[in-house]
Formats: sequence, structure tokens, C-alpha cells
Amino acid sequence: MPALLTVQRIALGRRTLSLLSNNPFKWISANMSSSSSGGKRLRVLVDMDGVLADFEGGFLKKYRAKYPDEPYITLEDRRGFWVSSQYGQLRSDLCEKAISIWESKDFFIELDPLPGGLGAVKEMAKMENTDVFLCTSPIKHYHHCPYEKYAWVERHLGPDFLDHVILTTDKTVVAADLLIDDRPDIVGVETGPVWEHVLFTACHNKHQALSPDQRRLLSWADDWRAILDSKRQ
Ligand SMILES: Cc1cn([C@H]2C[C@H](OP(=O)(O)O)[C@@H](CO)O2)c(=O)[nH]c1=O
Ligand SMILES: [Mg+2]
Repeated sequence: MPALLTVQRIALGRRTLSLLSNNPFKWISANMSSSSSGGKRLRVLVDMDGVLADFEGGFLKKYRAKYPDEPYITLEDRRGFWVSSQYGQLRSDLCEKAISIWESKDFFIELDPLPGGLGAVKEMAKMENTDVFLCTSPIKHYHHCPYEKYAWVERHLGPDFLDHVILTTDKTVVAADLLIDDRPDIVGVETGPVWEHVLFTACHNKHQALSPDQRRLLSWADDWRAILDSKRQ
């Protein structure tokens, strides 16, 4: 009976894939464990803000332009993931002023790419037995951000990459081998996410101590290929 089931699954495999290919989530589970040649495929999730797009630099530039007389925090002095928390500690009304920056039209689309990120993702996507997805969270103020994140991908990586975008508020429910992300605490409803989180170094997390089993990617000049290879074995 198990043999019969296996034969049926193989026969259904191609049709199932084409039926599901317009739904990335089903497509992901259909492809979870193996390539068409039977080898293990590596699935990598790459975060956008703070990893591919310069959220912190873009924020500081626009904050200073909009509020030239207000105090600000240099990138060197940034601590903690949430920009608005640190601005709120500086002076309580600055929290709202900070939020107004990334809620504004054109904030996300105008973010500069971080050095080496686009080249790395393009190279990754061409690697054998490797599937790359851009896994990014929208802000709750949805008027511009989700659209602009897609537009940013199209502008910098081309229209083909739009199929590789996963927009989610909860990255723990996405299954993959690796998640490269600058946020130190990635939590959600899944308490045991299957991916290994590699912390991408950013101005806000570079002083933070990691647990002994956690790894960092210092920048895209660091050896990201070795990190991918370590998950293939
Ligand atoms: C508010 C805020 C958002 N973000 C980014 C993280 C998310 O994108 P990403 O998942 O691509 O890193 C997005 C929504 O929170 O904005 C910061 O990096 N710092 C912040 O202070
Ligand atoms: Mg990020």
C-alpha cells in the first residue's frame, strides 16, 4: 500500500505543482523537501529592510530633512530594533515624529539598496538546488508600504523576482532552511520555526550579544556562500 501511494504521489507531482504554482504558500509546501532530481533543495529567506534596503539610513535622511531643528540619533548611536522606541526615549513626542517618516508615501520605494545585497540575491537565485524568497513584513499603516515593497523589488531585481516575495507579519510560519534577517527577536505563533535565523548585522544590533548557537552575517561582503553551504550538508 505505501508503494502504491508513492506511485500515485509521483504521478500527481507534476500536475499538483502546476495547479499550485500560482499560490506561493501551497507551492512552498509542495516543494518542501526535494528537487525534481531527488536531491535536497535549499530554501533561503532573505529579509528586505536592514538587509537589502537601507531602512535606517533612509529614515535618518528623511527625518532630518523634515525635522531639521529636532534632536536625532546618529547611526553610530542606534540601539534596539525599533527606531521609534529610541526616539521616544530621547523625547516622548519624537516617537510619533519618527513614525510619520516611514508612514509617508515614497519612504519604502526610495530606500537605497545596501552594499552587495542585490548581487548576492541574484547570485543565490541562480545557484543549483537553491530557492530564494524575499521575506518581509509590512507596517500596519498599509497605504503605501506593501505596494512600495513590491515596486522596490521590481525596480532593483526585476519583474521575475516579484514571484519570490513573501509578505508576512509572521515569519515563523514560513518554512525554510535559512532566514537572513537583521531583527534579533523573530517571534510568532510558531514557537519552533524550522529555519535557522542568521542575524544580519545592522547599526541597531551590532552591540548585541548572541547566544552560542546563533550565527551572524556581518555584511554581504561576509561569507554568505559558506553559510548556505553549511546547510546543504
Ligand atoms: C518600525 C520599524 C520597521 N522596520 C522594518 C522592519 C520590517 O521590514 P523587514 O521585514 O523587511 O525587515 C518593516 C515593518 O516592520 O519595517 C525596521 O526595520 N525598523 C523599525 O523601527
Ligand atoms: Mg529587517
